[in-house]
Amino acid sequence: MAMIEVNNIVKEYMLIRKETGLRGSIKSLFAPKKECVRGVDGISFTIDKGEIVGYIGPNGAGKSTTIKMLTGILHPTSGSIQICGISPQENRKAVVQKLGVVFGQRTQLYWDLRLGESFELLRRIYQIDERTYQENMALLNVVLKLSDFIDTPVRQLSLGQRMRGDLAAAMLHSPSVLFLDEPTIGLDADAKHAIRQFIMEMNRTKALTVILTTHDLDDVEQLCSRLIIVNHGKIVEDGPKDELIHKLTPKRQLIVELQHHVEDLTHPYAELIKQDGLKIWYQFNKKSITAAELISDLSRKLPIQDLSVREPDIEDAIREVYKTNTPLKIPSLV
Ligand SMILES: Nc1ncnc2c1ncn2[C@@H]1O[C@H](COP(=O)(O)OP(=O)(O)OP(=O)(O)O)[C@@H](O)[C@H]1O
Repeated sequence: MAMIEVNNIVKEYMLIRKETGLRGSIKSLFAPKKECVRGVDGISFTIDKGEIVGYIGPNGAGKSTTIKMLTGILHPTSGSIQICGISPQENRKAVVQKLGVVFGQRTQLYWDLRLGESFELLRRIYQIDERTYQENMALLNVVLKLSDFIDTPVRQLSLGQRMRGDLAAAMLHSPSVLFLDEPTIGLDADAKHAIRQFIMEMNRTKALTVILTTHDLDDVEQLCSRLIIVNHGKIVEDGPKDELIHKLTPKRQLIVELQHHVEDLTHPYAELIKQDGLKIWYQFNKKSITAAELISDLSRKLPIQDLSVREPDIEDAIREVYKTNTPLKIPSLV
């Protein structure tokens, strides 16, 4: 069942380009030169119930603009969006009931209230009935261990505690879809682990649909089964994470440590990419030769002391995407 349907959305921002110098400033004042920038440039996707999708891309790719349109904060210049069959542009109030949103850099809690009082206030804002509220609080308390700091004023919470509070706040009204924008930014390893465990638990027990934007590739690795990669306002890849890694980075590395120096280190199917003393890095395409064949060939000609094979990871795949996707648009002057 499709929870989110996005059809060819575009968001154009109008910028005023200031000219340099006093003359330029005066000219800009009377005849401003406007520039149209496409933050999002024709994006379409469908996300089913229970999916955890990583929406990733470099700075300025259009991630926040997309999320703001999905949550109804921004209106697309063109295109359409449906969340649980409702358009955030036509009926924001109804959509907000279906959504939980967490921004790692901002909080929706109230600085001057205790954490528990913040939740009470949100209960009233979202008009959550007493039974649902109590049930959700009980579950969230167990998973996020809120009772340790439920009576602490929000401004005195550590970042990790505040993030746990924010996640609980986003889940109080039982949303079907959760948007997470950099949910683990600035957190230590334990706090990151707790947040990721929580997301997985909510996804498993409530079939929660999650869209995650993050620059933390460990978040992506541990949480997401599907990736949508954007660059310059367009989708450049969309598919299962493992398939994408496989497709984008068919190359593996073989790292070999020799017992002593040897002149000829070449192999017809392996590229020597780095050497540090007796340690050598080969790169090879798994379609051309298997690791077993390469190891067997090299051990016949080289005095190998130790070796390891390094599989490409998500970071390699994403680096590959960013490398091959040069800017696509030239801003138009209006
Ligand atoms: N309010 C705005 N006015 C003008 N241009 C904007 C505005 N917000 C975003 N943009 C432009 O739209 C493009 C997409 O920005 P967006 O913030 O969506 O990227 P992002 O992928 O979220 O980046 P980051 O990872 O840095 O948060 C950028 O070129 C940005 O400069």
